[in-house]
Amino acid sequence: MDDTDPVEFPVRTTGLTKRYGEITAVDALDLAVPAGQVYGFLGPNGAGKTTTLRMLLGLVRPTAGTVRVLGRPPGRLAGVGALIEGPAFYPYLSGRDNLRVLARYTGTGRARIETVLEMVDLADRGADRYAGYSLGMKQRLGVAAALLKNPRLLILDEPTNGLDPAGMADMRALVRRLGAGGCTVLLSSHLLGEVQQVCDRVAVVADGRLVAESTVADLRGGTSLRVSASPLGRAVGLARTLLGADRVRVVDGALDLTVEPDRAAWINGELVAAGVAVSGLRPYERDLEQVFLELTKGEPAHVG
Ligand SMILES: Nc1ncnc2c1ncn2[C@@H]1O[C@H](COP(=O)(O)OP(=O)(O)OP(=O)(O)O)[C@@H](O)[C@H]1O
Repeated sequence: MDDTDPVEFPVRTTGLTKRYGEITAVDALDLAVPAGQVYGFLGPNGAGKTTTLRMLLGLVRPTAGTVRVLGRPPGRLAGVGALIEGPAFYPYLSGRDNLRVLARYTGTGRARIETVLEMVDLADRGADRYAGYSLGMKQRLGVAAALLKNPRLLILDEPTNGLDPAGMADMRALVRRLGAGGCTVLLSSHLLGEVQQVCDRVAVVADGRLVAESTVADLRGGTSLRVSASPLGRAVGLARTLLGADRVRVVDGALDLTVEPDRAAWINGELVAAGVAVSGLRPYERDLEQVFLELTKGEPAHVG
């Protein structure tokens, strides 16, 4: 695949860097967001997510590096919708009238307003005042506004921030629907559980740097085998010979082997034949939160 092709990769950054005095908020970031996916941009608070998204939208000027959004330099926003920081609406106007005000600026027809209200599940509350909306409804109206121009790329900065569990679930469902409809969605979050539930791929950032980029399943690293064996030293040596050193770790006094679970009987047979007593052997799924903690070096992770 050609990752410079704007059709296949609507967002592409190379060496993207932003410094604020001594602080390097974003550090030589290379991103390629594939078309038609819900792409998670995951990292702890202060990792540089908002700064990156603001650079994509032309709101912050990079110190170094390049940005291409739909093949163009940032700031040319045709085809791009965004919800970054809280949406600004008139409190005493209805949701629908707020969208009408915005539609006037963008030359969007009335029919589209009804379509986006439907899309964000606010059609039956469109006549109500914005001030009376729940936080979740306000956020969804923000997404509706971002969808007015029927964008090919939607950029959402922490769309579930501050929402209660029901509001979060509604927003996740909305993002999934948008992804299923073919829109490319780039979504930032510090909530691992959220990204895990809605995203196809994920980029993990810490201290402004990209520390991982993969599918959620690959990030987890598949399953491994946990083997309780004695004497442990001999078991480790044999396992290394059989599998290679990089597939063998010792965790909590047990062997942690990176192998498919269906090799369990073979491993067991080899260990026993070599005089190692095996007292336990079970498949073990790596905890994504643990992976996130390792990648971001101990920053607290939240499973939302
Ligand atoms: N305008 C600014 N001036 C100075 N420093 C800034 C500015 N904007 C961001 N920073 C710093 O850059 C770093 C990255 O901030 P950024 O807001 O991009 O992170 P984030 O991952 O979006 O975190 P959060 O989820 O808390 O918003 C932080 O150390 C922040 O203090």
